[in-house]
Amino acid sequence: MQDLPNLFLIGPMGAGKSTIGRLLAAELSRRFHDSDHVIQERCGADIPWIFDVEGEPGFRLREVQTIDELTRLSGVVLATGGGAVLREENRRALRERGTVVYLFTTVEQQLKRTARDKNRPLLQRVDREQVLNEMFTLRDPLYRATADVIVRTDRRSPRAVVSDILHRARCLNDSLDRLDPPDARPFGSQASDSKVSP
Ligand SMILES: Nc1ncnc2c1ncn2[C@@H]1O[C@H](COP(=O)(O)OP(=O)(O)O)[C@@H](O)[C@H]1O
Ligand SMILES: O=C(O)C1=C[C@@H](OP(=O)(O)O)[C@@H](O)[C@H](O)C1
Ligand SMILES: [Mg+2]
Repeated sequence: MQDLPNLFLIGPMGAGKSTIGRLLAAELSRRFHDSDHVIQERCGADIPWIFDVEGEPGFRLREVQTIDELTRLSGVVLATGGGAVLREENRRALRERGTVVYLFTTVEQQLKRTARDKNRPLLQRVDREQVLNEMFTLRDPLYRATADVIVRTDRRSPRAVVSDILHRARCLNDSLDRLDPPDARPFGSQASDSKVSP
């Protein structure tokens, strides 16, 4: 069977990975997966429960297994969780098996978009702004090292972000337009050292 290109979304909490991933998949007539949703379905429990009972290490182990499995599919749009890039095996799987889009946003926007959220255990604290700033310092270099393209999502509607991703991704590899041609190169088949900076 012909491999179809994959599109993987990375970035911090509230960047819009889950929202934009679903829209993007519909636009491309691709299947959509969200690693957090798959983890919850498999476990039969929500993310706060997993963090409570198994701690963050337990969640990260489930995340590695899930991302390994989902990145082996073809022709999918995958939204990852914000901490997926913390593990080298996730970064490698994402880089090697698809085109990776870093959805960038500011801490200010993250605070607004996650303000009333109860499903992100790492943000259930009073010093959320400090936590998000520390995460940015640690994770932004990892997102950049993993991504093929970086797309801003602050001050733009999800629809505008989807258009931008499609435009930028097509500049990297035009196989996105041809869903099942006999000679299609996997969308993310460029070497990892060809990842571009913003
Ligand atoms: N471009 C955007 N502009 C405004 N709000 C957005 C945008 N993208 C996502 N949101 C909102 O932000 C919240 C978090 O989005 P979500 O897709 O869950 O982010 P992530 O999966 O990256 O953590 C949701 O309420 C969503 O509707
Ligand atoms: O940044 C993180 O470490 C996390 C992000 C969450 O996903 P979203 O980025 O979709 O909110 C979820 O995986 C979990 O709460 C941990
Ligand atoms: Mg999400």
